[in-house]
Amino acid sequence: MKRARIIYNPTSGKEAFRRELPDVLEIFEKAGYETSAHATTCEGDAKAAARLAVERGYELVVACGGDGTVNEVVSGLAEQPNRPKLGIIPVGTTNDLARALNIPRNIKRAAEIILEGKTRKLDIGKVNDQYFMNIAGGGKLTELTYDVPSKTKTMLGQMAYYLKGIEMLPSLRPIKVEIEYDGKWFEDEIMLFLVSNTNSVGGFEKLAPDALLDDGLFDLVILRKTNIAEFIRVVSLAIRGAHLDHDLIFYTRANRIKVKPADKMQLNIDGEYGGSLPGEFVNLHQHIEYFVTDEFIKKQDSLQK
Ligand SMILES: Nc1ncnc2c1ncn2[C@@H]1O[C@H](COP(=O)(O)OP(=O)(O)OP(=O)(O)O)[C@@H](O)[C@H]1O
Repeated sequence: MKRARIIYNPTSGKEAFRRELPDVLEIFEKAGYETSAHATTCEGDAKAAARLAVERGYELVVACGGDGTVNEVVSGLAEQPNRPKLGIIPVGTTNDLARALNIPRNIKRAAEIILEGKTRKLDIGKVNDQYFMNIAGGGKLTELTYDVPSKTKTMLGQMAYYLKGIEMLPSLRPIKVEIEYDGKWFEDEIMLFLVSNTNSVGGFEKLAPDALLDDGLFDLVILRKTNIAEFIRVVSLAIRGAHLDHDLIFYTRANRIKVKPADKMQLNIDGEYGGSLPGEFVNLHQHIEYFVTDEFIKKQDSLQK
């Protein structure tokens, strides 16, 4: 008999998952999976639970939570040689990966998508022994994502970032960096850099508009030193995805990116604080097999053409 392990964060989002757990268990049982669930108790628990699920030979692991929980589950699977397929039921405040995979927030629908069985092997990123699915970066403004409280994010969505961003503008300062990407060099004073795997980042869906999730490459977007007025102009272009040709933007694709700042620069990983740079970002090609929607498959196929 096939076995499924549901790893859920009972505190994610509006704490809705716990109520729906019996229905989700029933959906998986009916589909022929002997199904059990683990409620995470603290930070790091989802990672340990995922690792244990691999050791115990589950065929299917389902992560239920926001990006924080999915990140932990992916991190738990990533080091294992025989990785089970991963389903996602998005019940968090930010669900950037689910959004990138076109998985809806409806819990039962998300469970059905897993049972429809369409999967894709997708890239993940690794930097300084930490994994990310969506994006990593450095520079003052990337701190935005963890400075905006979850509640504000839920209520105001993208607007929350703008408001916080405006508040942070006066503290923006350029930092000199050396970046080595696939054997090539970049050296300049920059405001921020982003290493992107998906195109869905904290509500900005067009930062790296053509990012493919299975090509083994990151999209590297760098904003060079600038003043506040010009900065605001580039950000407003970025909202429309029209920033990549701008003179202040350096944009390329790479599999391996080493970043060495001349001054203190924080590392941001999937919207969370991830320690300090320097760091080496490595794209692990098609490392995790996710259940995805038809919509996602169509989107990826059309980008590939
Ligand atoms: N029982 C628990 N109590 C408190 N925190 C927990 C518990 N279980 C897991 N966590 C932590 O909660 C963090 C946030 O979880 P998750 O991303 O799923 O929720 P969220 O509502 O989407 O929050 P956000 O999007 O703001 O990060 C996880 O990174 C995990 O470390």
